[in-house]
Amino acid sequence: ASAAAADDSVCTANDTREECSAAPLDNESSSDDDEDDDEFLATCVDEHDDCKMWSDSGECDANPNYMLTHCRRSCKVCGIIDSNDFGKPQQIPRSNDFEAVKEIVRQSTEYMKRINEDEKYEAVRNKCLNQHPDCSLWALGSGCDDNPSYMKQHCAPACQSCDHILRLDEKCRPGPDAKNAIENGGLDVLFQTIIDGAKESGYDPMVWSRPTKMPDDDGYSKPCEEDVTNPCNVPDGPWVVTLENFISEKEVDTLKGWGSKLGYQRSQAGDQIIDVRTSSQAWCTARCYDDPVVAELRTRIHDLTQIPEANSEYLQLLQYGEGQYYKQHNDFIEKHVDQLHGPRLLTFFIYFNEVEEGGGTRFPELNNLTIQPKQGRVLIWPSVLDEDVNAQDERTDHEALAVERGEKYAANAWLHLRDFQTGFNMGCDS
Ligand SMILES: O=C(O)CCC(=O)C(=O)O
Ligand SMILES: [Fe+2]
Repeated sequence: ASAAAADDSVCTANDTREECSAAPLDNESSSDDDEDDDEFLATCVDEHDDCKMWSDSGECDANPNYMLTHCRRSCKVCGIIDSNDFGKPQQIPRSNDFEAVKEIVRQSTEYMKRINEDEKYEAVRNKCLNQHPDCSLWALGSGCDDNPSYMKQHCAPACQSCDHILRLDEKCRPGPDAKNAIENGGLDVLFQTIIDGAKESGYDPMVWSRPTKMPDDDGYSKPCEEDVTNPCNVPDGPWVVTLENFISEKEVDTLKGWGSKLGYQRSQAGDQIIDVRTSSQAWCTARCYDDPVVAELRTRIHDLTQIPEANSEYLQLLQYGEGQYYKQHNDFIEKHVDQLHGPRLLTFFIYFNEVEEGGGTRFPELNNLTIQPKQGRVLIWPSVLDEDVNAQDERTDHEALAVERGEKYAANAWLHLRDFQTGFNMGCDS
């Protein structure tokens, strides 16, 4: 260990993740610890020249699987890393807890061996994982019972709680009495209800695309000659409807205020930050959700659609700066079909402002129909088919075109086939 003392690419045996940076070695460590020290020192290095730069840009937290293994010094994880096949590599810090954490990892390994041999756990194998590098450390003492809702779900090997995940998985599937907002064949009626209600409330509905089997003699169809850039007839298209003046300036200000208070974060597509989506977002949960202004908006969406309020996801507040976009995608997520809340039936998309240039929502499969942002405008389209409300309607793929000049603020309300909130509150994935 003394040869490494002059090398500032290692940390001392007693460094915590925060402290470990070129600290001097502890020369007084007892000979009992020598073996562990060697193991420790050998692991506490950067294996790549860019480790420091990545660490400075937050990659230790964003990408722990790679970083905590290959950039341990920069991530200041100065302990032994235990890699295994039940989730993220586990950090064993060089602190008084060293032996105790090691013991938890050892017990988890034995436990997971039994779990992996038992068919009963087949459905939850991809969930019964340590989802954080500190699971084993946190599980010390009564950690799993102190914070059971997180620990038993996200640190199941360390807490030996795969049974908990199994029960949760069962509760997170719809039972025989699960109530659907609509049944197969009900989508056309739903849109008719929305359009009629919107007319009555003065939201000036406009139908940009509709199934040919539905009569277009109601006066809401976009006349062909009015806007040559958009199609007047998408042959047998899905429903695409806009409303005007659905939310007021005051509501826009309140929601934008919540967005900045909560902090817009770089959006993800699926669960990854990738270049298909470069905008930022904030979820309107908790105090934002309970804000009376937001509550009134929720009620208004419910009154118009007749879909229960609980079927809605929390509002997702969006912010696009110049050059930001969201490439072609569909809002339908296949794994939702088997979940308590079922698939997203429709997207209720609310624009907060007009954009100086660019920023439209385009439907490539519908002759490039493009709706421009405007304050208070709402764009509604289904993610599923009328004949099968559990199947994706691929025609409603869409993209948010890059904002060319100005900024774009908007919000997604995704309305599901069944109750969204019960599962969300139970900790079911969504
Ligand atoms: O910003 C838009 O126009 C559409 C955004 C979108 O498709 C989404 O957030 O899923
Ligand atoms: Fe979308």
